[in-house]
Amino acid sequence: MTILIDVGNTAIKWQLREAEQIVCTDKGNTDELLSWLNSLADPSRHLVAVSCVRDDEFARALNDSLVKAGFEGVAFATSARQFAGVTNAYREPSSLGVDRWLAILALKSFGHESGIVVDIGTACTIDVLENNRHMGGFILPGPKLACDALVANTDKIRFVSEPPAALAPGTDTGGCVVAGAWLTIAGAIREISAQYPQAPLYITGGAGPTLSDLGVEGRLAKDLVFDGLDFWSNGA
Ligand SMILES: Nc1ncnc2c1ncn2[C@@H]1O[C@H](COP(=O)(O)OP(=O)(O)OP(=O)(O)O)[C@@H](O)[C@H]1O
Ligand SMILES: CC(C)(CO)[C@@H](O)C(=O)NCCC(=O)O
Ligand SMILES: [K+]
Repeated sequence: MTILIDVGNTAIKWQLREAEQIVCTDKGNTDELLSWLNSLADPSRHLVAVSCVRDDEFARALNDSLVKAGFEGVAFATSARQFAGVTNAYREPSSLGVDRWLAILALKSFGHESGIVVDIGTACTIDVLENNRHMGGFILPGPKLACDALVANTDKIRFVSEPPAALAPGTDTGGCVVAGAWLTIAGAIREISAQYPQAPLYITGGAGPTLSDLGVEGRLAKDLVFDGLDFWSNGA
């Protein structure tokens, strides 16, 4: 069986797959991941593939914990110049966030040679694949981060409870900030998809369902990073 681990900036997600079937999936912090890993019998028979966007120190510590827990085949995915016929737009391919690279590879694994990936979590990334070429992408603050940045850098942008996600004009401070954050993202997606009208657009990440509820059109994918990681770990 394959253990897939997606270390994001806020949460860690993990999944156990057997022959493409998801056996279990969960999210939490490092301790919760480690206690789940330690609950698995016979660790050496599992392959482990990791997508990690945190720093090298975190990755090293996670690798050490995995080895200590008895896992043998541990592989950390990296962004490469090319994989499975898909080329990376970055001049320095390894500096493209590995979660972005894996989400693009997920499209390839679904049989697409072109497409747009929106991954909305702590940050919101939008990446374009055209004829097996990653054309590059966009990094925006995620909705919560955008709101937090406004509060942190002003005196009077303050609200007690965060209003629900919306795209309509706000009528109080909180409503304006929240609508501004979501409209920035929804508008960017609309603008980019208008430039690539033929490309299927996928939405993934923790805030993906909210974006979809707001009427942003796209195929909602539960976790493209896992699909890409599974594809990557099978060597394409
Ligand atoms: N239902 C939701 N509606 C709005 N925002 C959400 C929702 N669920 C999660 N989020 C936001 O998404 C972020 C979490 O996203 P995700 O679950 O993809 O994890 P993450 O680790 O932050 O992702 P990343 O891989 O981008 O670091 C948090 O900032 C949270 O505020
Ligand atoms: C942009 C994030 C934070 C999104 O999770 C991640 O992909 C990352 O840390 N990327 C490195 C910078 C880059 O992609 O150019
Ligand atoms: K992610």
